[in-house]
Amino acid sequence: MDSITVHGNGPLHGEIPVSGAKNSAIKLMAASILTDQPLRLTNMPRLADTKFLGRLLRSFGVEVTENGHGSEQETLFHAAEISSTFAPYDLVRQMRASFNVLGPLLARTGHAKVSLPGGCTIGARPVDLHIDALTRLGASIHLEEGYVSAMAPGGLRGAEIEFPFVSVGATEHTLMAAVLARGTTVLKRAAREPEIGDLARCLVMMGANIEGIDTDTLVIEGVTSLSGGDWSVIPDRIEMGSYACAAAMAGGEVRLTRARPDLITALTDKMTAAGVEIEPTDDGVIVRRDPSVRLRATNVATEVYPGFATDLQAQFMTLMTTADGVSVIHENIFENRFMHAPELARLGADISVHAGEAHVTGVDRLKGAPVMATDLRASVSLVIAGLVAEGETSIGRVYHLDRGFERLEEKLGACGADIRRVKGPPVEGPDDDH
Ligand SMILES: CC(=O)N[C@H]1[C@@H](OP(=O)(O)OP(=O)(O)OC[C@H]2O[C@@H](n3ccc(=O)[nH]c3=O)[C@H](O)[C@@H]2O)O[C@H](CO)[C@@H](O)[C@@H]1O
Ligand SMILES: C=C(OP(=O)(O)O)C(=O)O
Repeated sequence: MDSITVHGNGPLHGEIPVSGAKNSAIKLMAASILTDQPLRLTNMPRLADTKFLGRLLRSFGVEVTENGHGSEQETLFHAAEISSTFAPYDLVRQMRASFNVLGPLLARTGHAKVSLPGGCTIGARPVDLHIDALTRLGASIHLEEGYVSAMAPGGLRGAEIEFPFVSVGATEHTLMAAVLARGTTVLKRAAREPEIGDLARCLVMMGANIEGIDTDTLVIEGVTSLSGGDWSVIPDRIEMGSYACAAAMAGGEVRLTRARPDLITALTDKMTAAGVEIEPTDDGVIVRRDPSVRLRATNVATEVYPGFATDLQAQFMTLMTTADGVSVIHENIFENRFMHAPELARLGADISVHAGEAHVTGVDRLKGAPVMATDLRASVSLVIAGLVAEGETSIGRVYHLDRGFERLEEKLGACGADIRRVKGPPVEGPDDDH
């Protein structure tokens, strides 16, 4: 199991290219099941999550071919025939999004058996909304021994579905099933995250009929088949926001390229309020901060898009650990997403957590220590803290980090960070303690 070692060594200077979005890529990959034609995804991140989902797709008979390096990375998915519709526990437990193959398998073949999902243990994370929505589309669903068995021998049929609250996963999942359903589906209180817009636009490119993209009401007119095509994955707003926080924490000047800052104004507005300079450029932003001036404590509350993303909460909390004053951070999406707080405390941060609210009292400095990555975004928040902590910070269980950040050491190292990976025995991916 690898670990990452960081020595706090002052400001960052340089350029970081932002990769394609994990949370878009993994849903687009699942969409490749919907067609017997090849779907080529460009700007594909190479991550543990895309690797594991690729393995799952291969087990259904999908051909998966990776090509190119760096900004040229692409993957071709060809589901000419689906030879299996069974997604075993061992492949699904590794990452939550693999559950989202259920809808596409069902829409394409009329049946599927998929294990209940795993994913980061940041809350209970049930899938009742997914199951209710697929049932409304005409699927007959049974839960047995940790598996969801779904049948729709005569095909799915359109329905009007109003989600009781906003769910990114349930919106994407139902959308993928509805594009091949008979008739019209209306999804109300749909999530509007940019990765859902990316998925919907790709489906339209493949021949789907979807209106209301980027709004909270999606109207889908089912079609009998979809074609393939080429699609470029949108830039990863969470990766961009994480490096913006890294630059703001260490100080200096970092240019983030191939990015979409318009997708994370909720973060950049808060960073500006805290005293970070954010300058838009043609293809991203420059993040600038004078390290001799302390940031101002700033409050945030996580919300559905376009609010402050839960996936950036840990990184912003790290930024506040050395700010001047007390910041209050509300986590409104997940009930257990402050696991980074005790780890940051090991570096000297002063954080108290009460239910969904954390109070961060800024300290003068952090000091390096061994810490443990507890989930994907928590792990990058510890790397960010390590950039300024005196001495050595060693972060264990970085397989969490590898799920969502490609070449992190290389990208931060190119800006002057003293960061290196210490190789350990290989792990197959996020494990049972995930
Ligand atoms: C709204 C939101 O910000 N969603 C985040 C969520 O997406 P993800 O798709 O994982 O989660 P959802 O958006 O579905 O979950 C939102 C909330 O609804 C609950 N829920 C969800 C589905 C369901 O069937 N029943 C149910 O009760 C969840 O437990 C959670 O409290 O985690 C991802 C990974 O961190 C983030 O990228 C998404 O931004
Ligand atoms: C927690 C995440 O992923 P997952 O939903 O797969 O656990 C994430 O992307 O931050």
